[in-house]
Amino acid sequence: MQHTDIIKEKAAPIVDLIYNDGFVQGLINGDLDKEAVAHYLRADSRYLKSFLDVYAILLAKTSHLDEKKYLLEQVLFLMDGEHDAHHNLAEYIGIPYEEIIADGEWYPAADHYIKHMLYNAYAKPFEYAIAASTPCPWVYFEIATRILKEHTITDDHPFKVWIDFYADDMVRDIMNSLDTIMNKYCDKASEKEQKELYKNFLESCEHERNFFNMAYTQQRWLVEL
Ligand SMILES: Cc1ncc(CO)c(N)n1
Repeated sequence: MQHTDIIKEKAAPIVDLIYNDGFVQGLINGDLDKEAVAHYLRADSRYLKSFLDVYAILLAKTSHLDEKKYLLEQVLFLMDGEHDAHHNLAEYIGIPYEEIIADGEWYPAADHYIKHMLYNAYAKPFEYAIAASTPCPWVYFEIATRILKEHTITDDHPFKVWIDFYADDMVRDIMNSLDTIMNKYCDKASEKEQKELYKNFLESCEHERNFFNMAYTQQRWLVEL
């Protein structure tokens, strides 16, 4: 069994929790609170910009040209800010996207997730931030494909575009590239390092859950300046 298969098996219960939490259930039912969706967009537009920064840091940390090529492709993809998915949510709210995301900050759960990735990118070997960033496409692909498996999402469903975006083969390709990199490093890692890489992946899966719940509860810092 590949390391990424083992890790994903361990992470499956977390994905199950995410799927059954309020935000994803609201996506499925098409009845998410518009303020929760706006909160998600304010946080996620900033998260994607930081995710791009993580990949930009990693670009200089690897000497392998195939890894540089993958990271460069992802930086360009992330510059588009997952446009179609985000604008689908803005359409549901009925306010222009740029207006929704103009204000906002790294709300607590987003802050923790972003700093988990940035810390590993700055302070740890290349593969540590790869392990922390692999759940990003994987969790969304798992959630979106499971929604399509378990529900009929009709053309008039308010979140069809969002669901289709993350269920797309393009996301599967991103994951396959990340898995190849992850497995390469896990194969040559010591047992101690392997455990740390697994931990980074699993922590990011929990950060994904906390991120959705942060949006659903409109989590903010107690003191805002
Ligand atoms: C927090 C988060 N995780 C994953 C994705 C998918 O790219 C996203 N847009 N936002």
